[in-house]
Amino acid sequence: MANHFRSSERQGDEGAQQPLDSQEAQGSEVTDQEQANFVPRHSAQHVAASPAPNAQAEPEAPQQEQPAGSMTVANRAEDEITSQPGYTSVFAPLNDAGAPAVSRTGTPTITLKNATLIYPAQPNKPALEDVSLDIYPGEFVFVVGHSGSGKSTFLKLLTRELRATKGQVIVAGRDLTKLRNSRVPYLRRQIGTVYQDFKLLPDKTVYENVSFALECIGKSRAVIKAQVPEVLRLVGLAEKMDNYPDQLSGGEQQRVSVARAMVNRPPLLVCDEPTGNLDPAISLGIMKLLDRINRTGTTVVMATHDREMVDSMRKRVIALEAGHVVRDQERGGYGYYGAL
Ligand SMILES: Nc1ncnc2c1ncn2[C@@H]1O[C@H](COP(=O)(O)OP(=O)(O)OP(=O)(O)O)[C@@H](O)[C@H]1O
Repeated sequence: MANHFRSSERQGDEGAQQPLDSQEAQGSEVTDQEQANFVPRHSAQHVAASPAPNAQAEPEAPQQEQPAGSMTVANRAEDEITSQPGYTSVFAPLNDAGAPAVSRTGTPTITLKNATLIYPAQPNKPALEDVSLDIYPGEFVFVVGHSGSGKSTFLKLLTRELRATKGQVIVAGRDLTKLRNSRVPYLRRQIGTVYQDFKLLPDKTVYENVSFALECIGKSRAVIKAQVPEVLRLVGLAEKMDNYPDQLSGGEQQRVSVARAMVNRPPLLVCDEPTGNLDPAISLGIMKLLDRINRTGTTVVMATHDREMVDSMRKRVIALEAGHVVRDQERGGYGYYGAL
């Protein structure tokens, strides 16, 4: 069954509810200019103005993000650090107006056109088949469905862990089916990822786990020194930056992984079951954090089985069934998709 859910065709509130890179495509490098198009529009220097949340408390979603213009400089030393080239406050709104950019005009962050993914081990059963959809800058999208319906496969197409067998996957204007393998690291710099199993480096402290993400993309020590404590304050872990992952609770470890995913302010966050291993109260803290990040303009795409969370947040819901989109709903609920 073909699925063609353009944004204009999505259901409203009342609605029902490779294989790893096998070929090196030509002519699809991400140029510096193209990369510049992909980085946050609000890329000038910013200084954290929001009050840091209590270090031990679960971070609270603020009612409203501070407009960039209201930010203040704490002191001269901090000013020197934060005015370094390449410094971007994690509190800085990605969109110019400081409001969520969910108008769904302009270029989508993500477009799938008749995308199909067939694993070699299951040649007669596509994990995703003929999926077409658009996700616009600033959207928060839940991807739901039974176990095995294709959620993780969908997310892996976005990060180019998998290359679509047929059709197109376009992320920030780049056709990932043609993107050279050598350019994939540049794509990944623009996508924060959060997984159910955290994927923290066990022999690095909380601080080092987060700073490593910035070191890998060549940020200066001064920028790292400014940005890492800031993001750790945001996730409520300022007091634990010298701890190792095995000295943290599951919720704390996931907050480190969220901090790592967002520390360089990627315009897109891809989350695969980020609360899957956490109890409900801790999950709520993580979701508030992700919601807060989304309010600054970051596009969030999240696969989840968390019915309660999806029902309470009333975001866009894309439901998959056997590799097909069976529902694409504004401010939707979880629907009848259980964790089977
Ligand atoms: N590496 C692989 N090789 C062959 N088949 C695979 C592979 N990975 C996933 N599949 C199959 O592809 C289909 C979709 O799997 P996927 O992991 O995307 O589902 P999911 O919705 O994320 O499931 P879950 O909720 O359990 O994580 C399933 O039928 C699965 O068995």
